[in-house]
Amino acid sequence: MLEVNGLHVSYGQSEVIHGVSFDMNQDETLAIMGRNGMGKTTLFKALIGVLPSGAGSIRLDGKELSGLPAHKRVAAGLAYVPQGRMIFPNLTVMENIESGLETARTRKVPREIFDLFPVLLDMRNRKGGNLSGGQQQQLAIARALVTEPKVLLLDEPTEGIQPSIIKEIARTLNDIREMKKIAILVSEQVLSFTMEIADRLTVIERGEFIHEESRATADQAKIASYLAV
Ligand SMILES: Nc1ncnc2c1ncn2[C@@H]1O[C@H](COP(=O)(O)OP(=O)(O)OP(=O)(O)O)[C@@H](O)[C@H]1O
Repeated sequence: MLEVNGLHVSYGQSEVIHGVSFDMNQDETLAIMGRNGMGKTTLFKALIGVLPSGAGSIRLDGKELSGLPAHKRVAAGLAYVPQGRMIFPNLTVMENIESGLETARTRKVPREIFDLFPVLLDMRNRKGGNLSGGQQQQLAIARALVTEPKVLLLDEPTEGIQPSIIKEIARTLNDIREMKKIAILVSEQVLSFTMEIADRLTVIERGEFIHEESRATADQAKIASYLAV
């Protein structure tokens, strides 16, 4: 359902993503693993449309998305949880979630959001900035989910999150997939996390995919060697 073909992304004259291709099925989780600076964030920004891409195509259920502005890609079914979460610290939890509704088909926060994240219901009147890192990550995921996406993109969701909470985020993503049957594309450096959620793991190095394995048969030592500095 998501098909990316020969995608190139540049900053000015400097090309950072050199013709990346991959496919995802509905209800599948794909992890893109790579060290700092290998191009994960650049790829995600180009997929959601906050950075323009050059040659190549991004198709969702056959519809070409490259060239469309970000809000049209969201309307088509992509949702994005950026690196660093980027929640609004001075808005309440509820206001943060509602900010995702601008491009949503409905005007009301779906009840199931609070089934997935009960802590956000308890904290709905608190300022986003007063939440812990893990709670802010839940909030950023909740905000993305209100648009009822077909594909959820998460850029390094475990960054700056303590290990016990990382396990919770893995559980949440597995619950989301179970409940919503959506595709989840995640960029990461933490292999133990992606081994809990991903069906396939692919390694990005200097803007190219260089290695792919399914979780069932993954050679973890090999993947870890690509992630070692
Ligand atoms: N605004 C920019 N202008 C020019 N080059 C950039 C810009 N942002 C990133 N780059 C370069 O693009 C390359 C890929 O960076 P990117 O942020 O996509 O990597 P990453 O894998 O997401 O790493 P990190 O985990 O550190 O964010 C790096 O060489 C980086 O220096």
